Amino acid sequence: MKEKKFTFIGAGSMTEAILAGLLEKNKILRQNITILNKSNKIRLQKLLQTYGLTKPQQIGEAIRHSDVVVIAVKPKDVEDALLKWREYIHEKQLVISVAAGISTSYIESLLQANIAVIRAMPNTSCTVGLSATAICSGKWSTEQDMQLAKEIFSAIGMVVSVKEEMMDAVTGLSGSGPAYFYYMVEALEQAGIRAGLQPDTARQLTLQTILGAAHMLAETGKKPTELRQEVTSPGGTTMAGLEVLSKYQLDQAVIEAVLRAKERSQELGQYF
Ligand SMILES: NC(=O)C1=CN([C@@H]2O[C@H](COP(=O)(O)OP(=O)(O)OC[C@H]3O[C@@H](n4cnc5c(N)ncnc54)[C@H](OP(=O)(O)O)[C@@H]3O)[C@@H](O)[C@H]2O)C=CC1
Ligand SMILES: O=C(O)[C@@H]1CCC=N1
Repeated sequence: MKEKKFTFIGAGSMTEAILAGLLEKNKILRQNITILNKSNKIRLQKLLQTYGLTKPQQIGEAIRHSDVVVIAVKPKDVEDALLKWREYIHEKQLVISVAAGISTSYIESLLQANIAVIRAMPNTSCTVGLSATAICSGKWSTEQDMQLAKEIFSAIGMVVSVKEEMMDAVTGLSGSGPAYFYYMVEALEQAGIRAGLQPDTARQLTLQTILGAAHMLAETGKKPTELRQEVTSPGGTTMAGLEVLSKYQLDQAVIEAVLRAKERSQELGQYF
């Protein structure tokens, strides 16, 4: 994989997350990376500068010589981007799309040739090598292509293969998932401050609490319910806090949020 040439179409958050993760893990060579966007020169320059990359003289030729083309533009921009660059994309390449809601068949139809397409749904934790990524195969992608996609995403987190009809559910859960936890952390920090702590102290305690809870889940083999019960002394503080969360139906809110995000992923893809 290390010798493979990559083009990223799109220079936004997701390209940066994947790129930062792959470079940090030394899985990709700077001279083998091309990044392009639509119009934001300042953003592109910043990205190139931050990661020590150069802009090719001929973008089309750089795409043509890539082994992997990653599509990381907003779902509504996939068509424009592919219509502009498809003449440089060919059957010896693998196209990986991370666009929410956009089917492999739609991308295949835009490419107008039997090109291997894999749809992936990572999350921004790629940046630190901890993404939860799901991938699914398109019509023309082979087992070898899936292996390459697995290799790429397992370098920056864990990977599962799913059927394409599951990709919207994955998007609602783990694609959007980091934001749910950040939202919770924002609320916990505010709560700590309201309770009288210094902002820095509230942030440190919150961060270590979420980190510790994640490690407990990953390393003890215990179920979340059991771990929750271990914290909750009868008549104690946790019980008092959880009663408030239950009164506000936090569990229902979370379920509704994931289902709505899944539905939104379906909506984003419905015209394509
Ligand atoms: N952010 C996330 O957590 C995740 C995002 N995704 C998916 O990744 C994709 C990208 O998201 P994200 O990185 O957040 O989006 P951003 O808005 O951060 O970036 C989008 C990029 O696409 C570029 N772009 C737009 N139109 C074109 C075009 N016609 N040709 C080339 N480049 C173009 C933009 O360039 P310019 O600025 O010049 O317009 C910009 O660099 C989305 O489809 C999203 O669903 C998937 C998983 C997680
Ligand atoms: O919010 C979005 O649409 C993208 C897809 C998953 C995470 N971010």
